Order: sequence, then C-alpha cells, then structure tokens
Amino acid sequence: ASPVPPAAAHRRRLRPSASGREVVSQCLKCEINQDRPMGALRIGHSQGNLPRHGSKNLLTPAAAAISVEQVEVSTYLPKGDMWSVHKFGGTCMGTPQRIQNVADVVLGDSSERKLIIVSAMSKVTDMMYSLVHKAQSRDDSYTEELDKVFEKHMAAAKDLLDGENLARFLSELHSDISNLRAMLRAIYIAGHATESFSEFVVGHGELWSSQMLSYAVQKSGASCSWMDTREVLVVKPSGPDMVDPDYEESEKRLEKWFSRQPAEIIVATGFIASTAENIPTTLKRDGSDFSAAIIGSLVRARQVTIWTDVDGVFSADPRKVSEAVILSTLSYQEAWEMSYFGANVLHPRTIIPVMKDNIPIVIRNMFNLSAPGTVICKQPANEDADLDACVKSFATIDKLALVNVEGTGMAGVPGTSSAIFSAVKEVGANVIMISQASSEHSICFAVPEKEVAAVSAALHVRFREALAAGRLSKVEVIHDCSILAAVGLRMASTPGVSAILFDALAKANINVRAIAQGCSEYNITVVLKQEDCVRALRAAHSRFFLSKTTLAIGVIGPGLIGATLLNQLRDQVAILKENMNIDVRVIGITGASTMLLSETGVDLTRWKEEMQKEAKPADLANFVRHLSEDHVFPNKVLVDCTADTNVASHYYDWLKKGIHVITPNKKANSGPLDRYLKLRTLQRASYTHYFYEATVGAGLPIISTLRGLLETGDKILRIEGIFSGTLSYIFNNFEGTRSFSDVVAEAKEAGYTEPDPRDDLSGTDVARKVIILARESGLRLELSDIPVESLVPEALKSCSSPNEFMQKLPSFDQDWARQRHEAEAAGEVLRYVGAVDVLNGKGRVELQRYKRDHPFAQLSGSDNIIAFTTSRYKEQPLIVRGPGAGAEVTAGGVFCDILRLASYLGAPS
Ligand SMILES: NC(=O)c1ccc[n+]([C@@H]2O[C@H](COP(=O)([O-])OP(=O)(O)OC[C@H]3O[C@@H](n4cnc5c(N)ncnc54)[C@H](O)[C@@H]3O)[C@@H](O)[C@H]2O)c1
Ligand SMILES: N[C@@H](CCO)C(=O)O
Ligand code: NA
Repeated sequence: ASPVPPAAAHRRRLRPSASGREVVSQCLKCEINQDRPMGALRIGHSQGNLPRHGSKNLLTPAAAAISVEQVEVSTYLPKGDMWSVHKFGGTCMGTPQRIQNVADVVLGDSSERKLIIVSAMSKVTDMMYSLVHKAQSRDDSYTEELDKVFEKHMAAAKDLLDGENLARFLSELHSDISNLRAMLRAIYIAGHATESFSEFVVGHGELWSSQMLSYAVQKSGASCSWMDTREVLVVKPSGPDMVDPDYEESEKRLEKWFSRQPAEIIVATGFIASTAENIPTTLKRDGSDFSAAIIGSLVRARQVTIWTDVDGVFSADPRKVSEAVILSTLSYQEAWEMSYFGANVLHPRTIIPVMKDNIPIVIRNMFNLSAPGTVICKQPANEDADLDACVKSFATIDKLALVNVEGTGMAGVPGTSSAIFSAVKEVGANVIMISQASSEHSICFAVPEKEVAAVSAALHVRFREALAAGRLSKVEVIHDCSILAAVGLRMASTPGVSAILFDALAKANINVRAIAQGCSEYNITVVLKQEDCVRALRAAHSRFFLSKTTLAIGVIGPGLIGATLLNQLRDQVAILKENMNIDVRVIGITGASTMLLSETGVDLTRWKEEMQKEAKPADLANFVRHLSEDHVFPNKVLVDCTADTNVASHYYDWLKKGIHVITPNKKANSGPLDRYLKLRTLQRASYTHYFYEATVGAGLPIISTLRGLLETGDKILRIEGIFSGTLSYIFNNFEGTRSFSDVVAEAKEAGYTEPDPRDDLSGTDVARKVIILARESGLRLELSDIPVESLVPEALKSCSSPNEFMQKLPSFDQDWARQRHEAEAAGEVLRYVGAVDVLNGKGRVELQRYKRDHPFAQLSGSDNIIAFTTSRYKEQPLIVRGPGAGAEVTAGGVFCDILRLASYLGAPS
C-alpha cells in the first residue's frame, strides 16, 4: 500500500448531491470526486479523525452534514472533464440571429456542464469607449450615442426574446442606461474620467450580450444561469494595460457563486472583472479570450473553445500565401511564437492559464461549423515523423533595419554587447533579433526601420573612440529588411529542417542577410531584403506545405483540345486534391496571339473571361520563363495542345530545364529523326517526363499498350489498323446517302479533323502516327520513308486555306461515288489503313478494300482499330478499338498523361 500522505495536504469536502439522494466526496488534493449511493460510500484517502483510504463509511445527507465539522467546510463546485468552456467573440454575437445561432451551438454541446463566455455585440465596446471619450471632452453628442447603444440592444432583444424574459431584460437595460447616463453626466461635468469610471462604463456591452444569450438559452428550457464575472474574477494590475488574475481568490468566489446558482449552463460576461477591493475593471486587450482561459482553468475544463470567424490558425498569412492551410494542431509554444509574429492567434497571455493544466484550446469558425478548427494543446500527439511536418507556420515582419557592428576590437572583450545594447536601450528601440558569430568580430541585430536612425546615432556616440582608434571598423545600417520566421516545436528534435528551409530560399535565389535560432529551436529566423520577403515566404511555405504532387501547368494552344482539357480540369481538380493529394494549378495559358499568366493558378471556372480581360500579347519565351522561374511549385509541366512544329521544336530545351512535357501534338515525334532521337536520349537520361499518349488514337491506350509490350520483353512483329478518326468516320458514313464532301464537312464539324482537314485526307496524319509507333518500336524511319496514298486531289493541294479547300472539295464527289460503287458491287468497303511492318523495318499508308465481314469493315463513328501482332500475341492479335478522335476523348487522353505524371512523381494510387 502506498504511504499515507501528511494530513495537512489532504482535505475533503462532503456535501449532499444536487438530487439529495447521494453524498459527494472530493479530496481537494487528489481531486478524487465520488458520487455514490448513500450508505456505500468509499471515501478517498484522508487522515486523522477522518476515515483512512478505502475505508467504508455509511453516510446519509445528515451524516454528510455532520462530517462538515470534521473536514474543511466548503460549498461544492465540481471540477474537471465534465466542463466545457466556450467563448464567443463580438462577430459571433453581432445580430439577434447570430446570438440565436450561438445558443444553438451551446445547446448542441453534449457536455455535462458548460460555461459560456461572451464578448459584447460587435462594435459595442468601441461605442462605449467613444461615449467616455466624448463625455470627458465635453462633447454632448454622447447622449445621442448612448441612445443608439440603448436602441441597438432593445431592438436585438425584441427580435430574440419574448414574454417575461424580454420584459426583464428591457427593465434591466433601462436601469443600466439611466445609471450610465448619470455617470457620463458626471464625467462630462468633471471633464475627466478616472480609469475605474471608464472601465465600469465600457464593460456594459458584455453584461447585455451575455444576459441576452442566457435568456435565449433558457428559452429552450435548459437549466442556465447568468454570471456577472465581476463577482468572480479578481485581478490585480501588473503593468500598463495589463492585469494578473488572482486564481485563489477567484476560485473561492466562483465556488461561492456556484453554491448559490449551480446550473448546468452558465453564461458569463467576458472582458470584465474586479479588483480585490471589488472595483469593476477589465482584462484589457483580448480580454474575453483571457476570461475564458482563466475560467477554464478554475473549473479544470476539458476544453476551451474560442469561436471566431476564421476556420482556424493558418500556416502563413493567407493574403500573402494563397496556399496557406489551416493547421489542425499547434502546441502552446508554437501558438505563442506565432502570435509574436502577428499571426491572428491567441494573445500569449491567454494561453498561460490553460497551459498549466494542459487544457486544450480549440479555435473554431462560428460561420463554418463543418471546419474542425485548430487545437492548441500540449505536444500534439499522433503526428507522423515527417520532416516537412516539423515546421508549423511561417511569419514575416517588415519594415526592419539591420544594424551591424564590426571590428577586431570586439573579440574576447567582455562588455561589448552590453555596451551596444545599453546604447540601444537608451534610445528606447526594440531589438527584434540578434545574431553574433562565434568569432565575435561582428554582432548584428534588427530593429524597426523607424528606430534605426536613433540607434545608429547612439552607437556612433557610444563607440566614437573605438571607431577612431580602429578597434571597431564600422557601425553599418542595412535598410529595408524583413524577417522570415519558421515556427515549429519539433524542429528541435529533427535534423535537416533548416537545410530544407535554406535550400528552398536558395532555389528561389534569395540572399539571406542574417540568421538566428534560439536554443529552444521553436523558431528559425532569417533576415532578408524586404523586396524578397513575400517570394521567400511563398518559396519556404510551399516547400514545407505543398503536396509533392502539386503540378504547375502551362497550357499552350487553348483551341478545341486545349479548351476541352481546361474544362475537364475545372471539373476535376477539387476531387483530385481531395482524393489523391494531387494539386493541379494552371498558372498560364497561351494562344497564338495572347497569353494569361497567374502566380497561384488561373480560376478555371472563368479562364475564358480572364483570357480576354487580363491577357497580354503572347510570347512563348516569356510564357516558359514564367513557369521555369516560379519558385513556389515543385513540378512544372507544359502541355502543348497546338499542332505547331515550332512549339514542338522547344521540347528539348524545356525538358532540359526540368519542365515536363505532355502533348497530343504529333510534330515532335514524327519530325526529323535525329531530333527525335536526341529528345528521347535526353528524356531517358533525366527524371523529367515526356508523355504523348494522345498523339495516336487520341485517348485510346495505344502508346502505353505498346510500351507495356516492349518493356516486358515481347517482340512486336506488326502493327496495323485504322489510325485516323477522321478517315474512319468518313468511310464508315460514306454509304451512298450523302456526298463525300458532306461527310468530310461533318467530320470537321465533329472536331475529328486536324486544324487543316487536308492533313487527314492527305494521309499525312496517319503517316505521322505510323512513324510514331514505328519509332516507338525501335525503327529508325523518317516520315518520307513511308509511302502514303493521298486522298487530296492534286488540284486542291495548292489551296491557300482550309476553307478554300472545303469549298472546292464537292467538285470531286463524282469520283468518290464511283469508287464506292465499285467496291460495293464486289461486296467490299473502302478503308484507309496504316501499317508498321517491324520485321522488315517498313511502314505504309493506303486506301484498301475489305470484305464486309472483316473486322475493319465493322467499325462505326470515328473508331480507330489497332492490331498488335507480337511473339506473345501471334495467333490472335491484341486489338485496341474505340473512338480515336474528338475533343473529349483526346483531352481525356492528355489529362490521363497529366495524372500519369503525378503518379510518377509519387501520387497515391
Ligand atoms: N482533334 C482531335 O481529335 C485530336 C486527336 C488527337 C490529337 N490531336 C492534336 O491536338 C492538337 C490540337 O488540335 P485542335 O483540334 O485542338 O486544334 P485547334 O486548331 O483547335 O487548336 C490549336 C490551338 O493552338 C493555337 N496555336 C497555334 N500555334 C500556336 C503557338 N505557336 N502558340 C500558342 N498557341 C498556338 C491556335 O491558335 C489554336 O487555338 C493537334 O496537335 C492535333 O493533332 C487532335
Ligand atoms: N485528326 C486526327 C485526330 C487524332 O489524332 C484524326 O482524325 O484521327
Ligand atoms: Na492514345
């Protein structure tokens, strides 16, 4: 058995429970609470004339009353997990409807006991301060302003409450207002308000808002009482505009208060408190958060929830970093560090009361109840040991200057830094960071820009002799600096974090002027030029926070396929991010004449409008630079949706720059052989990817099938098929009902043809596909090595535009009708086919006739059919068949390549 602790340390409180049927015993030291049926109470440890640990006592309410003589007598305030504390800020209490929403949230919390702290309705505290200000400066418009305050609350109450509660509230409001009127009148006459007068006045906003809320909660029938925290919270001034809570006295008063009104829900005023002498005062800045934290600690609450109008604490200022994310957890220290850097987190002193009892604070959005918010607690548990997760947030401070004091006379001379900083102190400057190298030849520190002139002057005076004698070589000021700070508790125990940070800064070409890291390692601070600051912030933030499969995409050629792709992306990006952690950002779109550039990603729901509104003259070199010089996104991709040979000629350079290339454009792979080989050699030697599935059979898996066969060691013997969606469509539909030229126009209309339909009819497009597959299979062929039977009449080859060609085509309809007839008479159909004879190293493209029962004769629409005959697929070829042209399927094939890239880069499958 454990030794029994000294008597004095253990006190027990006994009292009949609320129902009167049980007796409750609590050991004040061990905080053991017991609610037990009468007659079988096992009391916690105690000593002296009290029962010892574990001994049985027969207790009745009467016995409990008797034992009051034996133990410390106290009214009973339960403490611990049954309590949940909520604080609602001014915006949450802004309108009657919002106050009702607050009441609903309170009632929706299933905790056994709830303590609700509220701020004044939004703007009211400012109005109250202005009343005091006006009265003491003898501006008698304070009376009208007081009327406005009255009307605002009366209107809100009438909206929210009814019956007796409304009447009660209004009568209290009336009496408060008339008291205030008298007090303000006194201030007006005196032309002066003492601090306690003005504190008394300004605290009324909380009195009214909390009363309204408490009545609104009561409306539902819940047991709820209202607490004026001036009766409970006792504070003492601890500095200008600062107070310290007196926990012991406050706890006593809270217990006393509770014994009188032990409701399950208590709605209390935030912000206000009183001194030990019972003079009303306030908790000053961020007072209501502080109230909630103090009360949370007094009742040892399970949790304190601070309700506000943001989803939680961001990883960086979202106005500067659009990729900033809401942090799910933060340690107390991290929250501290971040609030120092002006992040909109809790005031550090708010954290102190709850920290000692490890009570978590949760920041939640009243206007987005589905957001889980940010939990601020001890060391957040169950975080993976991911290096990147060590840094919780980034913050910056602008408008700083760096002061550098340098000279050999500093090394090994005690007192130099003391002399420097006492000079700084004399001019009242605030030192924001300090850094000194261990050689001691220089010491540098950052101060606000507006204070640096005075600091520099003071240092020159202080070190005049040392400077003259050369012991100090200079006191130098570097203007226009900023601080970038990385905050994270686990940086301390994780090697490599600073390496990642500095690597990100180096890649963004940012020069670091000074560095500081405290031994606590909660924070790494770097000083840089202010002009680099946002870029540095974004580069560092993205390095730690962006998914590794974030793709920054530049789309070239928003024509039929490009536009369709952009629309498919628009509909799918959110889903990809949610389900696969793939973050796709289109950061540029360029057509032939204009281009649109974006830092963070074009809004794909309105890319066309943006393209019209924001676009600049197109310039491919600048477009590519925009992508390659971005330092935020880890992966860059150019998607070429043109049919342009010139665009295709740049792939080599882009891949060399580390930009991945994805395209449905056949020009690169079917262009000059030496260029093609050079491109593929580069690609194979690098980790930059080049995908072009849509160049053959559009979205059909032709290239990937062929690769799969080759890479697993199969031998390709022959590839043959119908490779042109356009020509497939034309011959599938040229059945004697419409003229040849009409069917061609239909194919163009349906989006199957190349921008110039002659590329299809001439067989060139099919020849390109044959070449692409031949080269993929290892043949070294040029386009000119492929004999092609052109369907473009000799006379139309010289037409200057696709339109002219389409206009003249009907004059050849007769010829086509005759050919079709002849085939039909023989029980055959016309089909335009391409073939790669791998064994003999040859390819061909020609118009052929097939029997009606041949698989090639069975196609419909724009179907392609491709048959691979290989050593493994010898008896029966492997056949891929389906629509091989058209906007949706082609763009889908390009999209597929984008996702293939993401999975190569490590996206989950
Ligand atoms: N249509 C299909 O079914 C299909 C199937 C597979 C592959 N493809 C290929 O897709 C590509 C696009 O075809 P499309 O039908 O969308 O053509 P399109 O003419 O509708 O679109 C091409 C776009 O690229 C733009 N462009 C041309 N040169 C440019 C340059 N240098 N810089 C920037 N923009 C430029 C044009 O202005 C146009 O907007 C072609 O290479 C084609 O072979 C199309
Ligand atoms: N014009 C091409 C588009 C697909 O590359 C065709 O008809 O097949
Ligand atoms: Na394909």
